[in-house]
Amino acid sequence: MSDETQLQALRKRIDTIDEKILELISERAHCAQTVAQVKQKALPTGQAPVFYRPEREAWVLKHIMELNPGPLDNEEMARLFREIMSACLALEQPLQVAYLGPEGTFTQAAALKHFGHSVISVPMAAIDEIFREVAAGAVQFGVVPVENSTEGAINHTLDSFLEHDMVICGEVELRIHHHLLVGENTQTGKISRVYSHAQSLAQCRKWLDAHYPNVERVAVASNAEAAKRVKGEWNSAAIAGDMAAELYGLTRLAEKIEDRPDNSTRFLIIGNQAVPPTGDDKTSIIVSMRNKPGALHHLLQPFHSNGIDLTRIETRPSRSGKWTYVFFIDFCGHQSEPLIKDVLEKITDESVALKVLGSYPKAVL
Ligand SMILES: O=C(O)C(=O)C[C@]1(C(=O)O)C=C[C@@H](O)C=C1
Repeated sequence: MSDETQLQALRKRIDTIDEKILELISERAHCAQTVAQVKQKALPTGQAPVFYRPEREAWVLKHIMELNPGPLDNEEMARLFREIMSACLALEQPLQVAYLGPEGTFTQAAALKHFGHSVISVPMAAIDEIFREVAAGAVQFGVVPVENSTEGAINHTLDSFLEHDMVICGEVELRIHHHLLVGENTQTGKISRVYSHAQSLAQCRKWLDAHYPNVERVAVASNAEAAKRVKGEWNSAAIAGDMAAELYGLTRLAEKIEDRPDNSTRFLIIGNQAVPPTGDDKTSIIVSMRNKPGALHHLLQPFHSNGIDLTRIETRPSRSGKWTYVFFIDFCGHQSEPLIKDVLEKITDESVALKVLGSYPKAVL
């Protein structure tokens, strides 16, 4: 058989497979529409149905990864199903998700990674605005950055949790790659200014010291904003990611310039909806302690003695008194599990105040 005949035969096979996939995706979408009707029917009048089910989505993605026979790797396969589910959910209810804008930020990339591309993503100018929009019910969910593997906690986000009553219903981790971007009018030999978000400038500090030691570093509200500014200037560059580069049509003068190759940011999904357990969950709490010797030890002791895995602990000034602090703690387990309930009771006895921010499935992708 000639190469051309073989190619034609293979393409015919692919066409037949695509037709089957199309039929099955449509069947799945019909199923999701019926699920929506059942959810609506099952409720007493006046109560709004809950269409988005993070615990179910986490299960579906894990199940697919377990069954995946290859040759596509698990992440790739899960991403495809992520998009199918996103489209099915949009048929049930189009979701609005607020993120730290403008368009092209890593927070938008995180929102799309978590919810898929069928959600309506709504840019906000500040982290606090995301909290307010979700609290007001203007959008169903918000996505906020909470920690970066190179630079640590995002304090604006932590402080916003002190001011708003919000439920954390998910987490998503994003590998952050920064590029040095220039516009078509930039004279690359004459760059005298680099724009980026303060966190991104910090994540590329060593690279800038080595390659552009005398260039002014200007912190702006986001790296998408940095990309936007560079478009109209001839002597400046921006540090930003792929989405911003594509959105503003910039060229990558240098790629992956972050100081640490494993540079990642963790984002939280905030909403008003408590999430049932999946068996592989995390819980986030805020605790304020009496200012006495051994307070932190007393706080951590119940986790240690019950073998609970702490994944993060962060301290912030409480804002309610000088030199008083609150602890943000993330740990493995769901607040509905007896062991976790027990630990939370013990901590309540030791603390001035304890607020459970939410239990949610561990990031799958
Ligand atoms: O299982 C459900 O509750 C559905 O609504 C279906 C479905 C899906 O497409 O699989 C869609 C949206 C939910 O967030 C979870 C899953």
